[in-house]
Amino acid sequence: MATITTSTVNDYSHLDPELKRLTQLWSENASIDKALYQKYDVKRGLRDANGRGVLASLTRISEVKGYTVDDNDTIPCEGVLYYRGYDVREIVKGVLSEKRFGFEETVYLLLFGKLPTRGQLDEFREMLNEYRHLPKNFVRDVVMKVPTSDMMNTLARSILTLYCYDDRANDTSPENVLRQCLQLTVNTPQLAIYSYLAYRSARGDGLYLHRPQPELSMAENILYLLREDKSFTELEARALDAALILHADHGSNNSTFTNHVVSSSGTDTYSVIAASLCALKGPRHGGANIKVVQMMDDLKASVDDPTNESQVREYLQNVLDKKALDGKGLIYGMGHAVYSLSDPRAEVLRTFVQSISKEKGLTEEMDIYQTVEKVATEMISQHSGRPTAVNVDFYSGFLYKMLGLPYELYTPLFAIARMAGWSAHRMEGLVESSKIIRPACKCIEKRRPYVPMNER
Ligand SMILES: CC(=O)SCCNC(=O)CCNC(=O)[C@H](O)C(C)(C)COP(=O)(O)OP(=O)(O)OC[C@H]1O[C@@H](n2cnc3c(N)ncnc32)[C@H](O)[C@@H]1OP(=O)(O)O
Ligand SMILES: O=C([O-])CC(=O)C(=O)O
Repeated sequence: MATITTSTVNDYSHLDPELKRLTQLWSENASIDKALYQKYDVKRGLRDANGRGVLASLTRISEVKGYTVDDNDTIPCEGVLYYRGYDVREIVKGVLSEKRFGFEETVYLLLFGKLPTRGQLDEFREMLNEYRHLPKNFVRDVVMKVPTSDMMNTLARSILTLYCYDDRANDTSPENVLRQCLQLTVNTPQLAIYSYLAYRSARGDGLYLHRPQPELSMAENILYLLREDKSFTELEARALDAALILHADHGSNNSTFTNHVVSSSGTDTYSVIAASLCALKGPRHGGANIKVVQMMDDLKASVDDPTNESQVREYLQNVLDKKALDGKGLIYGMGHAVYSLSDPRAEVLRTFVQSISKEKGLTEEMDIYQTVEKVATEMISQHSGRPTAVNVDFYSGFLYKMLGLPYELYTPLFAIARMAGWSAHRMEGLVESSKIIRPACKCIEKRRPYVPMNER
């Protein structure tokens, strides 16, 4: 099987000096005086001066609450997330107490705005099962080709290619878009997991591909497809189901806003979803879940005692000073554009990892996470002058690690869940994005007369 190795990638190193020179030229003409942002009242990152998001749309799908506003002052509060008006913690609690799997119900709720009755849910699951099919030879011809360690890119490629197999790919009528969204939602687990198994096999591990089972929930099918012996425990499947519910939607987050921007141009569903995937993989968004686990491994490798608070503080200071980890100055899994005192999803995930870590004998690892949480919260809050808390990505990777899931699939798991939200927003955008999204930008370059070549 083809893998990317340096010998198959063209060598352009002879162009490096020229590339360096052009990069230097670019940097001489790239800077913008920071003071101008204030002068022109630019909403950087589409935020106002308080850091609050600019109001750019209305939605009925989900609400993210991280502060209240009093006389234009931002007052931090405990975070709450509502799907169609229902507190997500209540949804997780409800399905757990009724010993059901809740992700499919969440997809239904986000898309159609109502909690399904048992009959409606059964019919919906049957419909999803019918749609759970990839085109003939798609796995062989697309998914398994050129396997790489980045499943998000492979997933985006697969989804873009599915366009070619759809006779009504460009039809943006609600009924057709709904069909496309349901097909993509139910097939994303296979696309992601088969890509991972192809990558593993290219590294020398044996290849196996199981078929999803109609009687299993989305969470159970993910574990079934991934494990060579197809086995999983009830606790593992329920924890994964809860994680899928918690990741299903989140207001006007970066990848969902991308969804709206791309949708508003009138393009097809495959292009919209691929664009959202590309946004989600970024380390400041969904890609942070891999980064957290890498940060924890780096911490353990860098200090003598990772449970010792002062050693953890020293390491995290090095991260903030860009001297450790990836040199970006970010402590991953910390902070949020909306939440202040807490991210409700991280609260639920913390409870899960606490009990699973006890069961798996990993309480010391849990202690390290909690020490990092405590110290990083203090450090970032002090720096920003605002309360900061762990976000959804802080504990999700630890949960997946305890479930034995490979880190290459952490962000794809986020994407599998977020397909629900992207689908609901894609549908909502069909009516709401009748106006093409096109913010303004002020050009600060001076106007100049064109100079003929022989006069430069
Ligand atoms: C699913 C999700 O997308 S959840 C987010 C996942 N991403 C991460 O975990 C990556 C780490 N976190 C971050 O990069 C940020 O906190 C974000 C992108 C999530 C939010 O960014 P913002 O809304 O700009 O945060 P905010 O305005 O509160 O930041 C204020 C200051 O604190 C800093 N800060 C915020 N979070 C962090 C962090 N995790 N590490 C270091 N510094 C941070 C900011 O850089 C900023 O500093 P500055 O004023 O010197 O520029
Ligand atoms: O809302 C955000 O900015 C990011 C986030 O937590 C998510 O997409 O789940």
